[in-house]
Amino acid sequence: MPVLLRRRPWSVAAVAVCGVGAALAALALPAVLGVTVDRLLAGGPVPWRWLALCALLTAAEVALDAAVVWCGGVNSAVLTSWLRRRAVDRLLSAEPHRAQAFSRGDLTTRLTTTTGDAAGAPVAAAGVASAVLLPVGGLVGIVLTDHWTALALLAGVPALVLLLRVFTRDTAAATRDYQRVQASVATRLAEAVAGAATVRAAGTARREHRRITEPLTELGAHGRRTWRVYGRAVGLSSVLLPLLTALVLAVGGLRLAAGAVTVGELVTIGRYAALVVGIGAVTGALGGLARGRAAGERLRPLFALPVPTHRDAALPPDGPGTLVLRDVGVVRDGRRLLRDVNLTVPGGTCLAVVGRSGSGKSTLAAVAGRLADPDEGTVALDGVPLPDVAPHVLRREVGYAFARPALPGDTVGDAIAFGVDRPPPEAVRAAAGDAAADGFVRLLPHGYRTPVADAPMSGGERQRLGLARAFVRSHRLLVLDDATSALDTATERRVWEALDRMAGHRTRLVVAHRLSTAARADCVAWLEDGGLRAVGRHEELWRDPAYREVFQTPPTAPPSTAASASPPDRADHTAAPPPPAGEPEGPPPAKDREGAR
Ligand SMILES: Nc1ncnc2c1ncn2[C@@H]1O[C@H](COP(=O)(O)OP(=O)(O)OP(=O)(O)O)[C@@H](O)[C@H]1O
Repeated sequence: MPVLLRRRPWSVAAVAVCGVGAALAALALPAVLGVTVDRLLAGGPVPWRWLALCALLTAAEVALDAAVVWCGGVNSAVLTSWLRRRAVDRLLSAEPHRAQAFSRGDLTTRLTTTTGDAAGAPVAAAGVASAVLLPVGGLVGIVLTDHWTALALLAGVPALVLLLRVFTRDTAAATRDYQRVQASVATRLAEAVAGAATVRAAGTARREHRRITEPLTELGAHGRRTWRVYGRAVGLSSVLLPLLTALVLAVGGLRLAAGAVTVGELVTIGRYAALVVGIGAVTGALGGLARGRAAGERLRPLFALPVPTHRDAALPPDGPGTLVLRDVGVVRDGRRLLRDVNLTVPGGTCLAVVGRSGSGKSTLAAVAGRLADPDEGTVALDGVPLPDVAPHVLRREVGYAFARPALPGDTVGDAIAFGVDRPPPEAVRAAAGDAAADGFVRLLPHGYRTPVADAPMSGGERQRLGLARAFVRSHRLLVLDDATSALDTATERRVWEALDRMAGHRTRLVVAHRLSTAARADCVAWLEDGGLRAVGRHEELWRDPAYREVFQTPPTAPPSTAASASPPDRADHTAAPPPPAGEPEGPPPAKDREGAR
């Protein structure tokens, strides 16, 4: 909350000042009203000045209350929007794997209702001052008017304070639990929508429906608990408050009969008593504050996401795109995903990263272009450590394509152009051509101007758009993380032809499970359990049955020939330069069922 208060101090101060002003007007009114009544009862000329003062105070209270509502509403809306923008910035600036720790549904709840509740906290806090001023001022007013009636009122104050304390504590707990369960419903719903095809294929729609709605019982319990807290407060106050008012008026009436107070003073006492016992404003403000604090707690993990720091170095202008990983290690949740990776990819060459599922290929691809930082070791591009490179330079010089690309932007053309700068339309079309996407995009109703939402696409077509986006800029390093997995063999070959045309001037790091990819690359990095088992040309590695098993091809040689497999070592593995023209040595292409050259 201090951050929010610092964000719009004047606006929050205006709410507090207007609130206090309205409370002061409300506190002055009973005294002025009392004098006016006494003057009217005394006969004589009509006390116009006092009547005018009553009208003025009433108008001031109404106007200032309206200002509180308007100013408070604007303040909360602006702070909500600021909080949401900041939370989204934080999420998108953090390493993707950290942001992915939050489920979509949970994030949706945190970024919508939770931010709204948190943003309301400063206004609620500003409102507490004026809400408390009314009963305290009312009590002081009664003390100043008549001590005995004040003593009668004071007898009930401890009960009022206890009521407020219990209300604040219970509201905070109930709100926190309600928000937590609400997020879990949203999470389950988002999962089911994302996996609708799986749910349908598995015939588990009914079970899924039960799973999504299961927390509703608990949600309902917390909702009822919140209403019980409010109900108890209202119930107790509706008994306590009239009793207290009646007590004060009874004592005041006795004091009037004894001639100790005037009729006007009794009116004043009655109005002040109403202010003292009218704790609705206090409970409302405290409730808002409690909700805001609970929401602030839920937002804390989002704002605690670490954001990688950058320096502002450039890359050498004519650098070939040499990628060097030194002693790279990655540990997540206490698990070692990469260890002692030493690898040099010469500029302009193509490195295939292969290995069994879960061996760490995507993790290696992520650290290669600084989507994630390694926990140990360094990664450098053309001699410059990646954390030193300015973010816009890094994103211009390193391109990525993924297995399941997101397609942001209004149109298909926008989705391809998406990036740090806007490439010209002819570059977009050329990149789409290289990614074998131009053909199907042209067949869309409005070609490249077709809205993405109006262009139903297969997994392979989406992948081709993702590849086009990676091809559209002249990155010196291109990382394809399983980005051709959904392409048919012929289409994949066309994409590879484009990748081959980049040889010598763009470095390519290609994560793949296909034999054809390994066979086409200049060099292969074979990962096993997060470590480099071997680095070499596919033809050399092929002699190792364990390597062949990575592609689930049965061994074709007796186990004794496996001696050529490199043991895990700490040596620097340098990817071999591109092979000379002609047929590579090694396994016969016939073994490659997927069309290796
Ligand atoms: N954020 C994370 N926290 C903990 N473990 C993780 C995290 N991300 C990935 N892993 C684990 O790290 C291992 C390597 O993951 P990675 O995605 O790099 O493998 P991969 O070789 O690309 O697998 P695949 O071929 O199936 O895509 C996996 O076992 C995965 O479960």
